[in-house]
Amino acid sequence: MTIHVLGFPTTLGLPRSAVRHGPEALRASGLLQALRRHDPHVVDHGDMAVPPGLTSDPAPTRVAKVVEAARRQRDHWLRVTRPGDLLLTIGGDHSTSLGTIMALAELGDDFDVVWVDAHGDFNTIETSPTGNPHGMVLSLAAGLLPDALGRVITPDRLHLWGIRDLDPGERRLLAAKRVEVLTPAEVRARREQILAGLRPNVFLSFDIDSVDPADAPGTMTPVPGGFTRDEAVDLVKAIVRGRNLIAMDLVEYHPDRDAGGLTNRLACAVLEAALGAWSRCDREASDAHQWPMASPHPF
Ligand SMILES: NC(=[NH2+])NCCC[C@H](N)C(=O)O
Ligand SMILES: [Mn+2]
Repeated sequence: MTIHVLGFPTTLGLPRSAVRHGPEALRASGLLQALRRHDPHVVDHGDMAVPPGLTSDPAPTRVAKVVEAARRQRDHWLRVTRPGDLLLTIGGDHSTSLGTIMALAELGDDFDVVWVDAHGDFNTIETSPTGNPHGMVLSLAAGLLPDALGRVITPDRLHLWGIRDLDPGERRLLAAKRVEVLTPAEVRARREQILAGLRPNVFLSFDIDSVDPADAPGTMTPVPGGFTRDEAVDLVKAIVRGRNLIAMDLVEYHPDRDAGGLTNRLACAVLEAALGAWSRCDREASDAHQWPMASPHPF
C-alpha cells in the first residue's frame, strides 16, 4: 500500500497560468513531510511536464490537448499502481482529474467519483459560456464530447457535492443524465444518507473552490455560499472513513490569489485529513497483495 503523489501543474483547462504553481507552492509549505507523518509509504513522483495552454486555440483544440495530457497521466498511473495503493494528484486546474478517472476505468475498478466542487464541470463545447475545458471534465468522462473521448464512466457513478454555480446548458445535461448534484445545504442536511449511497471504492476529487471564498480565496472561480474550512475537512474524513479511497486529487489552487496562505493551509489540511483517515482504515486485505514497487518514472 503505497501512496503515490504526483504533481500535475496543468493550465490546459483555463486561461490563468498561476494554477501551474499549485504543486510547487504546496510542496514548499511541507505537504510531503506532513503526509509522511500520517503514513510513511509516500512516494513522490515529482511533477509531470504539461505543455502550457493557449487560449487562442479554438475550444475543440483546447479539449484535445486536455485529453492528450490526461492519457499521459493515465499511462503513468497504469505503470506504477498496484492493488491497494492510493493515487494522489496535486493540480493544476480541474482537467487534472481526467487522467485518473481514465486510469481507474482501465484498471477495471468498480468505483464512484465524489466531485466536491462549486461547479458541475458538465459543459460541452456547445453549452460552455467560456470554452474553458476545466468546466467540461465530467462531461468528457461521461462521453458527451465523443469527438474528443469515448465514454469512460457512466453518469450513475458521479456524485457532485457542494455545487452552487451551474450554466443553463450543463444544468439540463446533468438532469437528463440523472447525475446526483447537491448544494452545500443539501450535503449538510443529508450527509449520512448520501455517504451510505456511495460504492466502497471512491475517487475523491476536491476542487478548492468548493470551500467558501472567505476560507479559500486562492482560486480562479470563487462562488459564495461554500463549505466552511472545518466542514470541508470533516466531510473529507467522513468520505474516506469506512470506505476504500483509491484516488484523490486537489485542484484549482491559484497561489497568486492566496495572500497570507490561507488556501494553501486549507489544501494541506484537506489532504492530510484524507491520508490520516485512509491510513487508519483496515488495510490487511490489500497488504496481502503487496507487490514490489516500480521506481517512479522521470518525466
Ligand atoms: N473546475 C472549475 N473551477 N470549473 C469552473 C467552470 C466554470 C464555468 N461553468 C465554465 O464552464 O467555464
Ligand atoms: Mn471544478
